[in-house]
Amino acid sequence: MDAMTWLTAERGLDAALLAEMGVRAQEIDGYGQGVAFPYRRDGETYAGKFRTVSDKRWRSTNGVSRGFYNEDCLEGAEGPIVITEGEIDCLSVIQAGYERAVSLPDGWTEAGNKRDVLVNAEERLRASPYVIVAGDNDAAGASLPRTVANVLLGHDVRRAEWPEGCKDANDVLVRLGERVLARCLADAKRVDPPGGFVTAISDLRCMAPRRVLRTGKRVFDSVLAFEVGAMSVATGVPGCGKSTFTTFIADLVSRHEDVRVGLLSFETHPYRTRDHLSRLDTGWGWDDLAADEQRALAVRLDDRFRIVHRTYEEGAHNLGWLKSMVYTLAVRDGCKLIVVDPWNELEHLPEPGESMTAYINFALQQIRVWAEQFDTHVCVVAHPRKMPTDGRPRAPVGYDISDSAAFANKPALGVTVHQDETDDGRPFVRVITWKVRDTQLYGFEKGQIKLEFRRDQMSYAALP
Ligand SMILES: Nc1ncnc2c1ncn2[C@@H]1O[C@H](COP(=O)(O)OP(=O)(O)OP(=O)(O)O)[C@@H](O)[C@H]1O
Repeated sequence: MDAMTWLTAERGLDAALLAEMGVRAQEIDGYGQGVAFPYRRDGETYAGKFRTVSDKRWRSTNGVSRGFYNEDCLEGAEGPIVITEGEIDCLSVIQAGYERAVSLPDGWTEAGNKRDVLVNAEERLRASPYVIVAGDNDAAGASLPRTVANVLLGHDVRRAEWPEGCKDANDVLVRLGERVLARCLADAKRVDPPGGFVTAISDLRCMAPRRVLRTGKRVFDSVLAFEVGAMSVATGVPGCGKSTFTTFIADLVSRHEDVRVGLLSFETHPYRTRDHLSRLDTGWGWDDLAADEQRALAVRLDDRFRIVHRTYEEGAHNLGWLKSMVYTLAVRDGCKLIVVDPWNELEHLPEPGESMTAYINFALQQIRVWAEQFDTHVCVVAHPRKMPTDGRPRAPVGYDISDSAAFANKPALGVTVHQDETDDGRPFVRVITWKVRDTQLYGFEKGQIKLEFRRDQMSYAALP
């Protein structure tokens, strides 16, 4: 079928609109007949996307990083902005009367790592009265409204819902027509209505499915699982290897789940963290690598890690600061796992008259809310009170963490790292999971594993 006929007859798009947007038929090298969607900036075409008619294959101009499709509509106009996941949906929305419609240049994925375009356009998006997210009716699309609302924190962000059986804006246009599509956009509901809202079950909002991050290694996955939107607590006596173990696990999770990790490691020199990640990646310490190997490794690690550096102002590293760091890591840099190590290094400032226990209850509850709101997991490493040693030091659990039982009550997952030895004096590491909030979802109960610490690589292997 002729490409333009396909767009008008099968996709229901108006020929005059297509002409105005410069959409045209084009022979695509080696792919046959297709359509070209020009990407314009200040009226000039600077890139293009091409789609074949027969087999739905997309190609794009090489070597140009594209902003939103139709980004010029963000300038100098009024009215709500609609964000879609594709050019054809964007054109459908324009046809339904919402002229300020844009499309993400490369769609959206569940991993949510294509947020740069949103971040770059933040100011222009905020200049609108409200933003409507008109994504796809699938698992990936379900996470887009939350991401947009987070990037535009405090702004009115709404989510369009499609009628039963329709998968995206163009589907609504084709099956039900412009008026129904316009109604869906007009009926879009606010993602974060002030104060909250009530639903029953059948009108539950479409949300991203609950995601649990795992290491991909059976032994660790039998006691560890990091739920996005939740908080975990790790503890252990001083020097037991809490930081070493959490960094090792964060590295595994990052690889297995293809997610980025944010580290607020206050007691660990960033070079030590880099050296540890080097050992885990290459088997060699950072200083053992040649300069070109170091550069290549750094590029690989950039994809998977962010490190927070504290500056030296007094009184600045309190809970409000932690929130801004969690926000930046999660929303700007897309970190799905954030490790705060250790809790005690933050500046904890209870209100006058507030006990430390009450303050910690409040603080942990806040961290849980941020994890949910910013769509990430926060792992808090906390020191226990001084442990009694009856012979060998006992492994602390949640209730042994200083100052509050909230460390035991509030996390979705609670673990202890403990150095122990066998009866004949051989050292091993015991990892004890003392809190599992959702045994069905995580797939295990409270329990423990025994590990061998491999000093050269700073890694761990299972022991029987
Ligand atoms: N199981 C182990 N056996 C021997 N050495 C270990 C083990 N685990 C970690 N180490 C080493 O012990 C040192 C302290 O480890 P790490 O900083 O991870 O402990 P920590 O519990 O986080 O310490 P702190 O309580 O001071 O925060 C590091 O040099 C690390 O390489």
